[in-house]
Amino acid sequence: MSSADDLKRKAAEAALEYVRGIPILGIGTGSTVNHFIDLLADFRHEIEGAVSSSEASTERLKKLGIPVLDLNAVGDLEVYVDGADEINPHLQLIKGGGGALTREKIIAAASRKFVCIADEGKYVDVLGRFPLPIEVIPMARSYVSRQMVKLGGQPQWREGYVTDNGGQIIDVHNLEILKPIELEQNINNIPGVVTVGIFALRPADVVLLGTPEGVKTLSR
Ligand SMILES: O=C(CO)[C@H](O)[C@H](O)COP(=O)(O)O
Repeated sequence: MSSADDLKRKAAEAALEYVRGIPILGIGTGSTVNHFIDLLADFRHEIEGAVSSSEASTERLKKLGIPVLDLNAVGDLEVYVDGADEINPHLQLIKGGGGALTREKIIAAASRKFVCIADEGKYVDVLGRFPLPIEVIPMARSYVSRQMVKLGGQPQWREGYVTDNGGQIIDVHNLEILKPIELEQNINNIPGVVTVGIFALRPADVVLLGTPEGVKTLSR
């Protein structure tokens, strides 16, 4: 039987064909992306650099000798490779389990193709089983939490965790996200919210799902 980590690695391997020959890559965050970064090491001579979504990925890229570039200096990207916490049949996602959702959303928006890599356990019919992460400005944490209760969720402060942007994270449990685009817009409009971890306005373009039978490709 394959472990979730084996399936993550399979998905990461399958993503390599989407990035070969592309000099500047967008790189996400998480254990699946860590496999992808490690696999990139063999092709580092082909890569001019990467725009990274977190300090953790930046460190890993640099260790392998892949230069990390500032998004401001490179313009739009050809391709962004990142993981997800949940994926629905429209390739809309929940992200932010690793806390890097804000930079991830920026890079996804600035990329022509978003290739999402994940193990099959992330695939769901309806988003919301995974607690929805929201990055907030620290002084707004309680206010935003109260708004989440009004929306039917149960917010939980990720206590002690500080994002790379100096923000805090609220994880909202028990939301059944039937209208992801609407909910993404509504939550993003609450004062104090930096980013909500729903990626529906800009979903993935391709999902590579690691399964014991091989990698399944889903595309829009
Ligand atoms: O959104 C993320 C980080 O903010 C990750 O992509 C997500 O949490 C999936 O992580 P993993 O690959 O470790 O399962």
